[in-house]
Amino acid sequence: MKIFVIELYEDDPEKSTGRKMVRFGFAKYTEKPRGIVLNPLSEEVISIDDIEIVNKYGISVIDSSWNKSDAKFYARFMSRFSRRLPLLFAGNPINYAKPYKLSSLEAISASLYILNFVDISLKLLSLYKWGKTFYDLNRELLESYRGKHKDEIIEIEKSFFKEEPQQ
Ligand SMILES: C[S@@+](CC[C@H](N)C(=O)[O-])C[C@H]1O[C@@H](n2cnc3c(N)ncnc32)[C@H](O)[C@@H]1O
Repeated sequence: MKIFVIELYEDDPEKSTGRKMVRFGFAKYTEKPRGIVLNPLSEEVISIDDIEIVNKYGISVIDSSWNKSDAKFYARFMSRFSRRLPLLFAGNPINYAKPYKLSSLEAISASLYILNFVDISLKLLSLYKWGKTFYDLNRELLESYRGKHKDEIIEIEKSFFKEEPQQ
């Protein structure tokens, strides 16, 4: 599994989950984006349809600070290989329970889960105590997205937001 971290050196090095993935041998640094690039502003959602690209070229995360990552910043990384994650909630203490605002490690772990690489996804989460919190918060969603095509994932996401009918 080729996991790449585009490291922007913007956050406290002790707290960067991207750097930790590299330190523990799960990922390598890269200067240029490789394979599928996780970009929260992409219009396209990651799905099993991306498996061939990930197997061949890998997956990259942009390890920047959320405070400095605005639309202009993410536009620099936009390409036909950019993908967003479907609805998931952060389990890390900094953005706990916020939708879509995941740490680098959560973003990679969730992507691998969706692509059916469950073992490595869970191994990554085990690097942090809050990894279990992320999994517990998102277990059902992750399981529902796992191995699904893009249009199916969009439907699952939409159904989450549909209002319950009035009694
Ligand atoms: C903004 S950085 C913050 C990293 C944080 N400082 C850390 O140590 O983990 C998080 C990165 O994870 C990926 N990511 C997070 N949430 C995402 C989402 N909803 N869709 C796509 N990528 C996402 C993006 O590459 C994003 O730049």
